[in-house]
Amino acid sequence: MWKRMASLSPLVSSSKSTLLNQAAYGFNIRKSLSTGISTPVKHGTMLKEKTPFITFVLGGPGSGKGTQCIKIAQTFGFTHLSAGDLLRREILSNSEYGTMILDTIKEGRIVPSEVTVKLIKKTIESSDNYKFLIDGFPRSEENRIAFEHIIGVEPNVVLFFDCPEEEMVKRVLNRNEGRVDDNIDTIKKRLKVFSSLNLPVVNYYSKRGKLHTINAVGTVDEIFEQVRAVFSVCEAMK
Ligand SMILES: Nc1ncnc2c1ncn2[C@@H]1O[C@H](COP(=O)(O)OP(=O)(O)OP(=O)(O)O)[C@@H](O)[C@H]1O
Ligand SMILES: Nc1ccn([C@@H]2O[C@H](COP(=O)(O)O)[C@@H](O)[C@H]2O)c(=O)n1
Ligand SMILES: [Mg+2]
Repeated sequence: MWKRMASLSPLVSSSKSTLLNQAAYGFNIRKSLSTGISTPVKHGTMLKEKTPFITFVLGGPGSGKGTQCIKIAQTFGFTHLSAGDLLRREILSNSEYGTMILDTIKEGRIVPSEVTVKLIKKTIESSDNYKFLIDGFPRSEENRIAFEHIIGVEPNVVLFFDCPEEEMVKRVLNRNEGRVDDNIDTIKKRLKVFSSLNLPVVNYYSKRGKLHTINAVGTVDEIFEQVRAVFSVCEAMK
């Protein structure tokens, strides 16, 4: 929490980042960020001592990735990194990439992998945890390959929240967090990107036997029971 509030402080002093931030979030900045990194981040050496346990969390817009990640992190002690939240935070931080990221998110397109992977790497390196849930990543084959090259590891588990388009659209339009991409035009674009760029990644991990498909229709608790079953059998995490 300390780190999260600290990262918001440039908002107060920079009119550029304030404008970008307002454009990205509307009036609900802190609420949107609440699905960000759920474990306090400290400088640590855990990664050097213990092999990281990486879970990629995939699914279309509004399929419930963030909602379930919060529960997984609480129940199984993961650090939750949402790629989308890292990018939105980058917009707030007066980064040289802020405008580009905002425009890309508004259009529902994918930010260049190097930018996203560097943000993920920085967060992993600054954590003393070794179990990471990487939510909304990889969104494309380019994302996946960049992660393998830059981070140098493959995921242990890949979750895929499988949800009908109609349900995803309904959830996103009801989300009410002031996100700049929660409107029908951007959702349509995001759904196209999901089919053309995200699904090949889902298929890739399916072929490699790493994919766990979760039926994302039902109550949050019903869906979490399916997720729990996946992690309960992961002896390596204990
Ligand atoms: N099982 C569920 N039933 C009904 N609503 C849900 C369910 N799970 C999540 N939601 C709601 O749907 C909306 C989208 O959920 P969430 O933000 O977790 O999706 P997401 O996959 O992270 O989406 P995005 O990719 O756009 O970030 C939220 O308002 C959330 O409260
Ligand atoms: N790997 C990623 C993840 C996200 N984006 C961009 O952020 C938008 C919002 O992502 P959510 O996971 O919070 O829905 C997404 O539509 C992309 O524009 C990305 O580029 N790469
Ligand atoms: Mg999300």
